[in-house]
Amino acid sequence: MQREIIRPAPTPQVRARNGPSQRVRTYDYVIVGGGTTGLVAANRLSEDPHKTVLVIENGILNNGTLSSIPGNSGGLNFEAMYDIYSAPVPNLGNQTFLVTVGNVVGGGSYVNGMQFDRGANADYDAWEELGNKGWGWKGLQKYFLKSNHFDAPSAETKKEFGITYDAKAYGDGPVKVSIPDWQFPDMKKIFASWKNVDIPHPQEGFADPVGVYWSPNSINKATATRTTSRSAYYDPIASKRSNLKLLTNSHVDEITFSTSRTGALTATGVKYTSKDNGVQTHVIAAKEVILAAGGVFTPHLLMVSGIGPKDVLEAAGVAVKKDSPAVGSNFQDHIANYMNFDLQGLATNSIISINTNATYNQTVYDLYLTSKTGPYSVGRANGLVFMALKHFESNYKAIVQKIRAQTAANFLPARYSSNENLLRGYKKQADILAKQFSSAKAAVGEIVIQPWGFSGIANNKPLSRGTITLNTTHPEAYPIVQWNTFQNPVDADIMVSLTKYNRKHWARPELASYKPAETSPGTQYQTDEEIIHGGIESGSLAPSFAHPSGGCSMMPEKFGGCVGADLKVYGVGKLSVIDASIIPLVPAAHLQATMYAIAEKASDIIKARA
Ligand SMILES: Cc1cc2nc3c(=O)[nH]c(=O)nc-3n(C[C@H](O)[C@H](O)[C@H](O)COP(=O)(O)OP(=O)(O)OC[C@H]3O[C@@H](n4cnc5c(N)ncnc54)[C@H](O)[C@@H]3O)c2cc1C
Repeated sequence: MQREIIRPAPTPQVRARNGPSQRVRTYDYVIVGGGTTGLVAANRLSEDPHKTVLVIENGILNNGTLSSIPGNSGGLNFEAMYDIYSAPVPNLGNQTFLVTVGNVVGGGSYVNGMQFDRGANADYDAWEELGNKGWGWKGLQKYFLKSNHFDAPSAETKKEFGITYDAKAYGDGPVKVSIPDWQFPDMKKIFASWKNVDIPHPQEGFADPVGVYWSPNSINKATATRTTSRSAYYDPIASKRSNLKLLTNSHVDEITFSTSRTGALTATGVKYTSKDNGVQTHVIAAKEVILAAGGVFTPHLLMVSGIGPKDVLEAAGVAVKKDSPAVGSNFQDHIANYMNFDLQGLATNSIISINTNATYNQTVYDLYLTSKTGPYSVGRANGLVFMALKHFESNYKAIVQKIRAQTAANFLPARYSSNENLLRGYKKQADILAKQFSSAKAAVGEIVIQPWGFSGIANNKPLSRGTITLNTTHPEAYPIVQWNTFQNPVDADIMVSLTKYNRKHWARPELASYKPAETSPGTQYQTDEEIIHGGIESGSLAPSFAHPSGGCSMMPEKFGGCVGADLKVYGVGKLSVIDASIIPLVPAAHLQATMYAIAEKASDIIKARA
């Protein structure tokens, strides 16, 4: 009989187990998810050639121009995203919404809108205040600097558009960001309409993020293409490090555990299924399993693996390995109102021309291909407004009082009433938010400045909290994402204030020549109730700004936390989380710059314990 030959192990740690036909591979680190944070950790942990790293990513290596060409970033790249929809949102007319998550190597960084900004120092200091030592602005700043690098626009563009910046606010890292040399002509007037508005005008938003400022996109100036976690952290090292392996088109089905005689739970590895051949494989993590599956799928993976709220797991028939009410709780996102104004007299070089004039569209596309300039070389916005509550709501004290007078549990998912840790943690968050709402040090509302009448605004500091739970009949299927938008009425109050403020802004004399006419939600909606109702009717209101976070929050257990400041899942050995689920209180910022910094810091923490 011919004996099966076992091929030489690719690394010293790959070894045969359970007989020659069922080899179980062992890596030092198994990273679940090759998205934004996963690829940062993959790079940093494989810097040591003696450590082996496996990344398992559900999506593929996609090389399409829909992502790489900046001008395409205005729409959604569906082929690189999950097709997951939320549960009906009660206060948004029971509508369901697309849950926007990247399903591709690079994750969110590959499909996002390329805004590159950060929260105020106070936003990160709040994380420290919530019990996470070292996660305040002071502890994070060096990781922002480690991850990014800024390229300025040309002197000519700077002068023509009145662009200000301070390159020193950025670092010398692999994530190349820039304000492109080419700008839509209307950006000049629309940005300038903020000149006389009584809010801060920092020279550089990455240094002082409250106010109105020019802001870069994740575009590599040298190539005029999108920067992703893949282009920044993976492609440059992929062929050079034999100790790093990326598996694509492979879904991690569950985390595997060992249980000691005393009942202590330790992650041993994961089981994943290749979508190429449907075969399930078990890999072992000698040092750690690191979850980087993002703000929606990390809580899901924990739950299908037996770690989550007991009632949720039992309802879905999943054996409970650890009752952890924190998993899928404290779920947050920014709430959006995608307002729109019809404008007259836009420049010939406008987004409207691209959308409506095929000949023009082809001409500027060819221009990009031949000389990397023109409308396709830029994203959709290089101007941001992040305002403190007092900047857009003169009666802000009444809102603060309303928060302070609330019985928190009345405006939260039912699980908070039966879990004093969750409630304690939430009250601490609400207290921090009330303080932020009283000061000018942290933003509450956002307006994205775009060179046309599409005017997205966001309530960046929601008090409502959502949940991620399991599909009870098919727990392995997509999780049930419930944002619970506006469960806390303060969130709707803030959205109404911001909507009115934005309307007033578009009525400013500086913009009069455009004759702005609101089409979404529409001027027929005037009272507070009508504004919310109109947002639902017109479809302008959305529960998400594509920033799902918090479902496995970093906080002490007594605050309903899921991981500690060391990023280890409570009560489980060798299991860490490094993605957007750990954010305990969502900052007023688009999240990618923060995620890069978190992942850099996480990598140092994980390296240090090795
Ligand atoms: C449409 C969109 C627009 C956005 N716009 C902006 C913007 O303009 N600016 C900004 O700063 N931020 C933006 N964001 C947010 C930002 O991109 C995300 O916050 C960030 O990418 C989150 O990083 P992450 O590592 O937590 O998760 P992700 O980057 O989502 O990575 C998670 C990865 O895990 C994989 N995965 C999940 N489950 C499994 C599994 N079971 N097995 C294997 N792999 C799995 C996923 O496929 C994914 O690649 C946007 C996001 C989206 C989706």
